[in-house]
Amino acid sequence: MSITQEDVLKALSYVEEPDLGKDLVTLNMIEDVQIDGLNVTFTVILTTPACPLKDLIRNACVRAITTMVNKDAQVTVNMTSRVTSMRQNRDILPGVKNIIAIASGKGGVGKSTVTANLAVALARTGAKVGLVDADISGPSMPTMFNVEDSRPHVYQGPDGRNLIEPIEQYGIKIMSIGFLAPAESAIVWRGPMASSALKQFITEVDWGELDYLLLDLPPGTSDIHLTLVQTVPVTGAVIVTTPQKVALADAQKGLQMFRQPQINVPVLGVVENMAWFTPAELPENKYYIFGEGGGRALAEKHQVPLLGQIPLVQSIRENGDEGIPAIMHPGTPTAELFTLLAEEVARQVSIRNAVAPRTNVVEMKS
Ligand SMILES: Nc1ncnc2c1ncn2[C@@H]1O[C@H](COP(=O)(O)OP(=O)(O)OP(=O)(O)O)[C@@H](O)[C@H]1O
Repeated sequence: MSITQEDVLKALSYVEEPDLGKDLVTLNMIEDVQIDGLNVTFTVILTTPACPLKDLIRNACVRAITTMVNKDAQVTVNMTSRVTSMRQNRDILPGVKNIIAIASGKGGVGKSTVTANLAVALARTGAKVGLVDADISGPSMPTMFNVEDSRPHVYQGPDGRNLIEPIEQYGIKIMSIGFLAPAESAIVWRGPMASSALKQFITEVDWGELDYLLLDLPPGTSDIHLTLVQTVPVTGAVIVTTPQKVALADAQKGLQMFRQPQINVPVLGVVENMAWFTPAELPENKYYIFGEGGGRALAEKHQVPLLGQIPLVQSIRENGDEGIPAIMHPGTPTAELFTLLAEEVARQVSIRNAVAPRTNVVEMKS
């Protein structure tokens, strides 16, 4: 009996996407089914570019067809990806699928370092990535991306509005408050001026099509954070902390801020930076100078994933100062850890998009 498209889709409706807890057909992940005798070919559209479950899903698909449709079927599974989005209102940032806020409670825990490396790591998986340096207390992206002297070009868009062209470096579209007020200038961004500058360079930038727009927030919990959630629909927040007690207490405040009922931004997880110290000459050695397991404990307490652990390594600091993020030195243990972190963040975004409600900007009620 000849194989039909219906047989194939029926069999694939028994294959579950393990992270998303639904089958591939319900999730619209199957496209382009072609049948030629016993040859069955189809495409699985993964929801993250570097899906760690790729092989597992492929094997499950082949098994489903050979056990439920025809044991002699020759199955070819093509795999591609399309990052999902749950954004509802596309009036602002219409081409941006997911907006991820990176926050920390305490300053200096490495939030910007983690954000810069995460951006490049996501782009290396094939995603289109933008980055907003909203850290008005000390914008560091121009240095970390070696674009300190760049100034964004402003031009008139088709509707007559001014549009800012982001600076592009290492495949990332970047806007930093540092491009407007260089680090050494006397301008101190505060209150309403900071908020309106922030709004402007998130919404008036020509971001084009992006899978992920990362927002590097200032440390702490301030009006800027409120402005942000009132301006853009944030898909989820990533909390960066170091393992010591004082940092964890502040990180917890940051995490709880996103969870307040009037803000209600899902927390994608926690990144533990400076999780241990590793000297360059003894890469196997781990010294837990800030304590051990603090990030995991915070994640467990608030029932969110621990997205990754990044050690304190001298080269991470050096690479940041040089303007070439550590992830750009392939084959190093550090680059590997940032790659795993990016995969985990992308995975949590796709889970969030499959299970959580749509994102709207927050309307604050006084
Ligand atoms: N894992 C790491 N290993 C070594 N140095 C690091 C690491 N993470 C961050 N650093 C260094 O620590 C310093 C502070 O990092 P960074 O500027 O990223 O922190 P931050 O949390 O963004 O600070 P801010 O308070 O300005 O928001 C930088 O010099 C950076 O290079």
